[in-house]
Amino acid sequence: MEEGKMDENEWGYHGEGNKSLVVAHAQRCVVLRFLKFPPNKKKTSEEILQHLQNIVDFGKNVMKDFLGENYVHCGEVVQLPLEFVKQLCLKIQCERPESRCDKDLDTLSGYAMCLPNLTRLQTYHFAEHRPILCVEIKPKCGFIPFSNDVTHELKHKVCRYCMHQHLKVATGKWKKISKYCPLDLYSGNKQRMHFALKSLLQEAQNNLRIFKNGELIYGCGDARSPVADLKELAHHLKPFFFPSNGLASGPHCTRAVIRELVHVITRVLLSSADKGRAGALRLGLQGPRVCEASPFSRSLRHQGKDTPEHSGLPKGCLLYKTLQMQMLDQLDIEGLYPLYNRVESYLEEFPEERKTLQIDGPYDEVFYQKLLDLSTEDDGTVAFALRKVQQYRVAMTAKDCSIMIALSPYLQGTSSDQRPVIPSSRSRLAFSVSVLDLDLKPYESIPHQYKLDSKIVNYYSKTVHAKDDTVRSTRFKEHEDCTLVLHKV
Ligand SMILES: O=P(O)(O)O[C@@H]1[C@@H](OP(=O)(O)O)[C@H](OP(=O)(O)O)[C@H](O)[C@H](OP(=O)(O)O)[C@H]1OP(=O)(O)O
Ligand SMILES: Nc1ncnc2c1ncn2[C@@H]1O[C@H](COP(=O)(O)OP(=O)(O)OP(=O)(O)O)[C@@H](O)[C@H]1O
Repeated sequence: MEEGKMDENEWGYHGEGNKSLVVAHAQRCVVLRFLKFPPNKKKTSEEILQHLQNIVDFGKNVMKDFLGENYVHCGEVVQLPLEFVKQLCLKIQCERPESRCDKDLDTLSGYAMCLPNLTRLQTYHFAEHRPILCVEIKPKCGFIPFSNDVTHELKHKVCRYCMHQHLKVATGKWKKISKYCPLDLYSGNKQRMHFALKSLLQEAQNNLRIFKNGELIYGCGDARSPVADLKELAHHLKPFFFPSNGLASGPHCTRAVIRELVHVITRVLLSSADKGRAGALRLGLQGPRVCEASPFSRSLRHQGKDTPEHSGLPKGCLLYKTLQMQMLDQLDIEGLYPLYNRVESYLEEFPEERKTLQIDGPYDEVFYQKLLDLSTEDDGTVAFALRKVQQYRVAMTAKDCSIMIALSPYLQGTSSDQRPVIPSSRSRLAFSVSVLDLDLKPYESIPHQYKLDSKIVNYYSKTVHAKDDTVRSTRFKEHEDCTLVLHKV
C-alpha cells in the first residue's frame, strides 16, 4: 500500500465475521481484512503482525497444497498509516451489524491483510464493466464422525450441523431450523445438491450470501435480518439467468430463475480447476453418507425410498478437497480431547517447548509435512498427540471456511478472460471458485469445542430425538390398535 495515497473515502464497509472485518476499495478489486478483538483483549502490534503473517504462511504452505493453487488467495500483510485506519474505523462504524459490535477493529497496530476482492474477481485487480454475481457458501462439516471414540450413538446418525440447528434456534441465534444439510451438498448427487442449495436460499443464516457487482443483495448482513426475499433476488438474477421458458415476471419466473441459479452453482461446484488432481490427502470416505435428520432423506424414507447416496464428488473439485481436509479430524473431538490433555500436561512441565512444538507457528514446510502422517495408532508419545491436535485444527478450519463462486457473462473473443465457462439458459457464464477464511483454528479453542460438542448432542437428544421417539412409539401403538381392530372384525 502506498502510504501517502491512503484515503478512507475510497474504501467502504464490506462485511465481517467473528474475528475479522473487511473493507473494499471502491474502484480497485481489493479488500483490506482487519483483525477484531474484544475491547479488553488488545494485542501488541508485534503480536498482530505475527498473527497476520501466520495466516499468510498457513495459506501458502498448507492450504495451497491441500486445496490447490487456483482456489487459494493468500494475500499479503500490509502496514497502513494509523490516521487512515482511525478515520476508516469511524467511517464504517455505523454500517456494522449490532450483533458484531462486541469486538473492535484493531486500529492500533496499523497492520491488515490485503487480498483480491473475491466478490468482484474478474480478470483481476480492476473492475470491468461486465456485471458480476458472487455466491458465498459456508458449507460446514460434510461428514458424520466415523471414530470409535464417539460415545453417543446419535453422532453416528445425525450430522453436527443438523443437531446444532436446534440449539441455535433455542438460544435465539436463528429464528427457524434450516432444511440445509451439509451431507446433501457434499453428496455429489445432483438431486441432493439442488435440495441443499434451495434450502440455503430459503434459510440463508450465515451459510449463504449473494453479491452483485460487489454489493450484498441476498443473505444476512446482520446476524438475523435478511436483506431481500426470493422475488427480489430473482429480479437481480434475471440479467444472468433469464429463463429459457420466456416468462419475464410472476412466480413462475421467480422459480425458473432460482432453479437456474441452483443448477449453475451445482455445476460449478462439481467442476475441477486443477484438472482432476486429488490433492495431497487420500482419506477414503467412511461412516454414513446420509444424515438421518436431513429433510430430503426423511421425506424419501416416508415414501419408503432410499436416499441416493454419494455419487462421488469429482476428485479435483473444491468440495472434494475441502471434505478431505475436514476428515483430518479422524478421532472426533471425543478421541482428540485426551490427546490435547496429553500435550497440555507436557507443556505445563516444559513450557519453553511450546515454540519447538510449533503450536503458534511457524506454519512452514515442516509443519505441513507432519500433517500428512495419517496413522492413528497411538504409541503414547507427545509427538503422536501433537500431530493429531494439529490435524484437528486444520480440519476445523476446513469445516468453517467459505466458498466464493463468481459468475459473469462470457464475452466471446476476450482473450483476457482465461476462466472456465459454464452454459446457462441465457448465455454462457465465465466463473471462478475461491476459498476464504483459512485462518488456522487456535489450539486454545479445543476445550471449548469439547464442551460445545456435548452441549449440542445433549440438547438434540433431550428435545428432538426424544420427541421423535414419542412420535415413533405413537405410530407403533396406532399400528397395534389397527391390527387389533382387524382381529376383532
Ligand atoms: O463451532 P461452530 O460450528 O458454531 O462454528 C463457529 C461459527 O458459527 P456457525 O455455527 O457457523 O454459525 C462462527 O460463525 P459466526 O460468528 O456465528 O457467524 C465462527 O465462524 C466461529 O469461528 P471463530 O471462532 O470465529 O474462528 C466458528 O467456530 P469454530 O467451531 O470454527 O471454532
Ligand atoms: N477476499 C475477500 N473478498 C471479498 N469478500 C471477502 C473477502 N474476505 C472476506 N470477505 C467477506 O467478509 C466476510 C468476513 O470475512 P471472514 O469470513 O474472513 O471473517 P471471519 O471473522 O474470519 O469469519 P468467522 O466468523 O468465520 O471467523 C466474509 O463472509 C466475506 O463475505
